[in-house]
Amino acid sequence: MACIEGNSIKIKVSAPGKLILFGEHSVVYGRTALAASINRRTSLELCENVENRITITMNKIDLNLSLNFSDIVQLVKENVPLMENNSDFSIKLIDHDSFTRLTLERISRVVDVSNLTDQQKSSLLVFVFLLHLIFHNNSDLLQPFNIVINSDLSLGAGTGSSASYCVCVSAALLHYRTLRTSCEFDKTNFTHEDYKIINEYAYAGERILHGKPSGLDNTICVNGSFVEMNRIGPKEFNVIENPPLINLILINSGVPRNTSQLVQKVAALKNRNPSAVDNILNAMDDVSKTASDLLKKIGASQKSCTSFEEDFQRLEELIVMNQGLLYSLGVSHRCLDDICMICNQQGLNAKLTGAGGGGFAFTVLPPNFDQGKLNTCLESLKSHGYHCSHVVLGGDGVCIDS
Ligand SMILES: Nc1ncnc2c1ncn2[C@@H]1O[C@H](COP(=O)(O)OP(=O)(O)OP(=O)(O)O)[C@@H](O)[C@H]1O
Ligand SMILES: C[C@@](O)(CCO)CC(=O)[O-]
Repeated sequence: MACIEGNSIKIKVSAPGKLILFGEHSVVYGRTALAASINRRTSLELCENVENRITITMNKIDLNLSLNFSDIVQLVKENVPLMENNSDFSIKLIDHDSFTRLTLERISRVVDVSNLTDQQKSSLLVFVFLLHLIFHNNSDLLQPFNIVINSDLSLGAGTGSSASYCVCVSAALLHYRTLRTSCEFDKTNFTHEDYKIINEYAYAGERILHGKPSGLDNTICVNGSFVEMNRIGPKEFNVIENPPLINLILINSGVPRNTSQLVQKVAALKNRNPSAVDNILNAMDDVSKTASDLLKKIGASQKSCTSFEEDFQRLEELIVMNQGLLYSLGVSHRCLDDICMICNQQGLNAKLTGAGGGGFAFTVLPPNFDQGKLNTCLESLKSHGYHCSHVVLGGDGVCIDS
């Protein structure tokens, strides 16, 4: 529930990161993917102030800005370019590329961007872009405020820090606008209708950071739980009922990489070898669909306490196949291959997650897995410089914390 201190609105929202179990990259081309939220979150606190300024603190990227409030109100009132022949204002009709360019120009009028890193500039651009869109027709509702953004997620490593960031900003600004218009101060949760709107705005933010993303990352960060996505299916995504309890270890290769460059790398490979790459993508689709059926079965059998060891073995087989297919698309990395090999030496199976090229891999622990072998595997990964951590899959999506 939002709180009011004096006459000032204060809200806090948070959104989880995500882990793609199957189908990264192929999902960009309309194939099936399976992902889950993880128990690491980004949070955003917004608190109105009386100082006539908007202050922005993004701790993960060392960004601290204090902007003149009237400059921002002026900026938000400026035109938003729409696609041809449309006069209605709606997020679906915005000419995204022109609006991104214009927003960048407008930002440089109110902030000295020459001192900012590219990363700070991109995150600020997303924030101002979303603020502009959300308050464009309601600029009189804006009041000076401070925002502070924190995150438990590693940036640029495959666990959806960018989507989690875009979801938080969209959710906080949309919720703030609602409070300024309808004073729903007793609202404690977002509705499914809110989820849909937050997702649309978050996707627009992700487009700035990622070019042409599939929308899987923001969808999972909004909805939480386990999500199966197939963009060309009748329904874009399904939240999986009876999600399985999976013991999963995240392994950080420590190799930095850039999601949009890796997506472009696959696009270039596909351009040069359309038929071969299509066959790889189709195989990935098959693997994801089979994995999705298996995960639903594992979830159900866990509940009824029947044996699921065999299903687990099949799941591991699919992990190995998916990693092989990603390797053939050129998005693995020497360190990711090394991680898979170290896990395999102890009877575990691993694959990269997210865009690849570095970042995280994961391995799942089969039921009753030998503790000694696990310890040996973790020691070996550590001695090669790979950091391991346990994550819980499938928690809450975006929510109002206070
Ligand atoms: N907490 C945050 N505060 C501000 N900006 C953030 C935050 N988290 C992410 N970002 C923005 O998102 C960018 C990271 O996006 P990128 O796609 O490279 O990584 P990722 O989302 O962690 O990986 P993947 O898309 O493979 O899951 C950062 O460079 C930054 O611009
Ligand atoms: C590589 C990719 O499939 C996942 C990035 O987390 C890109 C996307 O879905 O937009």
